[in-house]
Amino acid sequence: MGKVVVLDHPLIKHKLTFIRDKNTGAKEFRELVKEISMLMAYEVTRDFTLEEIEIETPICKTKSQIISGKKLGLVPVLRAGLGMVDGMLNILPAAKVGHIGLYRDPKTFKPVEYFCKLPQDIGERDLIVLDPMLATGGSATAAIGFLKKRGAQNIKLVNIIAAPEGIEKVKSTYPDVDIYVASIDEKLNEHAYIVPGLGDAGDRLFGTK
Ligand SMILES: O=P(O)(O)OC[C@H]1O[C@H](OP(=O)(O)OP(=O)(O)O)[C@H](O)[C@@H]1O
Ligand SMILES: O=c1cc[nH]c(=O)[nH]1
Ligand SMILES: [Mg+2]
Repeated sequence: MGKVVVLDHPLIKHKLTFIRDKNTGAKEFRELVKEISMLMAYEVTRDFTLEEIEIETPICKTKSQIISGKKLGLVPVLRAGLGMVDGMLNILPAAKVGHIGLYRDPKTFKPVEYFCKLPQDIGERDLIVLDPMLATGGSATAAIGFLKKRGAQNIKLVNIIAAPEGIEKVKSTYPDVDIYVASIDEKLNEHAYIVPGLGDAGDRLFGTK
């Protein structure tokens, strides 16, 4: 069974407050989403395995550890997921990046696909799906479904804010996927927006509202 990990570190909580605040402008919002993503990368990579190699310090030879050759893929869900890519790449610079374009139909709340470009060897990579918001879970399950159809086996989902409904949907549809979130909020409203949430993450990142 996949796990649900809530990253409640004080630094993350502090930065969350400011991305929730409606008076935070796009520049600061983007910087904070990037910083939160970097901090989340720390925990998302906790189960990475290490191997020992021999190196030489200026003083002597010694054994030391490095992360065993892991092929990684970051998969932002457009548009809002783009805001998390740079922060993750700062920590995981060798990862390849695939893009899945989805928008949520405002009436049905169902995800509509408009773009998909993934690394060719997607089936050999451990994948980290990025999207700041997990609301009904429609977009996340659609994105995970695309990846699985193309052979992906090891998928983690990273969201900054999640609604309980979205977590349940991902858990019940893909029980093997680990979910990492900075906050599980209270509920969805009648427009399927997360309460209290932060509004529309894509619009706030790109200034489209
Ligand atoms: O869990 P769900 O109910 O599917 O909602 C979450 C999705 O909604 C938002 O994207 P949106 O459709 O606003 O597209 P955008 O990123 O282009 O703004 C968000 O970034 C998720 O992808
Ligand atoms: O609260 C929400 C729900 C879906 N998408 C967002 O950007 N915010
Ligand atoms: Mg949006």
